[in-house]
Amino acid sequence: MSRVGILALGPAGVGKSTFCNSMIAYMQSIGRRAHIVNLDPAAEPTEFEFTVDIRDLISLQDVQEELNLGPNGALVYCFEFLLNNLDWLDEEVGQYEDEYLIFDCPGQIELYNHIPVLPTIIKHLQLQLNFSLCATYLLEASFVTDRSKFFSGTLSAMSAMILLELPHINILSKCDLIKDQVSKRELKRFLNPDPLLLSENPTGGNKADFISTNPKFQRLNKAIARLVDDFGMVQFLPLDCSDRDKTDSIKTILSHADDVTQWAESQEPKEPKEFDEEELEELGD
Ligand SMILES: Nc1nc2c(ncn2[C@@H]2O[C@H](COP(=O)(O)OP(=O)(O)OP(=O)(O)O)[C@@H](O)[C@H]2O)c(=O)[nH]1
Repeated sequence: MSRVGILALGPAGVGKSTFCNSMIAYMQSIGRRAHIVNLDPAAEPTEFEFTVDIRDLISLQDVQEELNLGPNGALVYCFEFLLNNLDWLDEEVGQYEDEYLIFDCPGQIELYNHIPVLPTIIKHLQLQLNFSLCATYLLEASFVTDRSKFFSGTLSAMSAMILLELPHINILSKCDLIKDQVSKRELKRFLNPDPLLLSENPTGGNKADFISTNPKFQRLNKAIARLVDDFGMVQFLPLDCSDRDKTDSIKTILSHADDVTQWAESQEPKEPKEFDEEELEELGD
């Protein structure tokens, strides 16, 4: 193994830092050397210390105070500053050979969807520092068991996938919050769904569901469902970080990350793995 990095991406509060901590705890328990690289200039302290921390270069609070900028403007400034000082990143992460680095990224998804900040950093890590990278994109399970939210979340994941051009693992976080049997059954369908479920008529007739909207939207939704299906990316892995002893979901995600980073290294395309049926069954119980 050379340098391997996993990026934790997704909207604010979805559980990225908790996921990074659970990954580190698990990796350490199996004897892998792994570290967290914090790329969020507004990060709060977490359980595991950051080995590399963008706040040693620049912090959101300093920028806001000194330049009198709002939080979003300050965040963009911080990343532009990082891009102008990539030698700092080289020095900080360059020394980690044969180790896993987990990059905890900010929750402002415009940084990877609209502004080419993360794509530039990723190219730098790959080309200058010889990193084999994969992206994990987290969406909260309780939000996406609703069809329209699932659609919207899948498209945001897809947008990150297209822009970052990395092997990509989609994750439904906080699965422990899905408690009742009906929601668990729904979740099962959304982990490895037939995209056409997005255009079927849901039982229960939720008024907020897109199916009850204008027929033009239904046609649009069906077209997008087909597009999503063609990309073959409508597959999510479940994640539960509520209890450190429950390592099954972390193990599965790490095994996928291992697969795809090796794929990235060898440049040989691999068929996407089918989701483990046993795990689906367990979730439904
Ligand atoms: N029940 C439950 N709560 C979780 C889980 N993962 C994270 N949380 C909680 O969700 C909240 C947000 O988690 P974070 O890890 O800070 O989320 P984040 O995506 O890093 O947040 P930002 O950095 O602000 O974008 C915290 O209160 C966590 O304790 C989980 O698997 N289950």
